[in-house]
Amino acid sequence: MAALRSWADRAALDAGFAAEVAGHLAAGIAARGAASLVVSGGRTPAGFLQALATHPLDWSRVWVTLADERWVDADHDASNERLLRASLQQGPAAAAHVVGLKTAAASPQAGLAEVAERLAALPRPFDVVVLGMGDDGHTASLFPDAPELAAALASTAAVAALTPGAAPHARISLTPAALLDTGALYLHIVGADKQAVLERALADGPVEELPIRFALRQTRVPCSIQWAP
Ligand SMILES: O=C1O[C@H](COP(=O)(O)O)[C@@H](O)[C@H](O)[C@H]1O
Repeated sequence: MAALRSWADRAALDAGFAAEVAGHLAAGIAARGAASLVVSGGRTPAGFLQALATHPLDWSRVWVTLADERWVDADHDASNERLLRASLQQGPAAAAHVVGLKTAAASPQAGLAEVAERLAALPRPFDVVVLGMGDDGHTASLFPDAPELAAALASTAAVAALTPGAAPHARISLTPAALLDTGALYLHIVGADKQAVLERALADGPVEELPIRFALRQTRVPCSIQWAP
């Protein structure tokens, strides 16, 4: 169950999508006094997060975490938390509570219990989950070539540890069980290459081949795809 919204360009997507997400967060604050947002890392979301930070919310009531993390420290160039803090925690949005997924544990596997505990602090269901997608069809850190993929897809736990074959860094990822526990679900992608991957993902084939299919095929929460060239 997925609907596609095509924007004229990336700047229009970042601004329009941020306004829509800010609306969900404002509604969450109004309804239960707090709101929760799960965002993705990688190259795609920086402009969207910067646009979101300009919205005049009561950011002290907003909890933000990541769909996944590379097992690197929060000041590492590859850290998704680093991107999140640099892009979103600006101006009034500096008051947002960022819940990182990297711990001092030696591996994602060893960090699972602590991360699950951290995530328990966020209002659930989440108000908004924003997924990204890689050119191999992975989303969050659910990589097609990770040996732990099938178990992570089927898990009832909130987080899983994965070791992608080709992509760098061991990973920790929210599972579909957690990612779908949300009032609003988005897939944020840009460019012709990702459009082509999306078309493949919307066609028949196993979820394990293109893991983003778990989000496109489920019927628990509508998935809105935000795309720009
Ligand atoms: O490794 C990751 O990749 C995906 C896609 O990233 P992008 O650079 O192609 O936008 C991202 O959604 C995920 O959070 C990240 O850890």
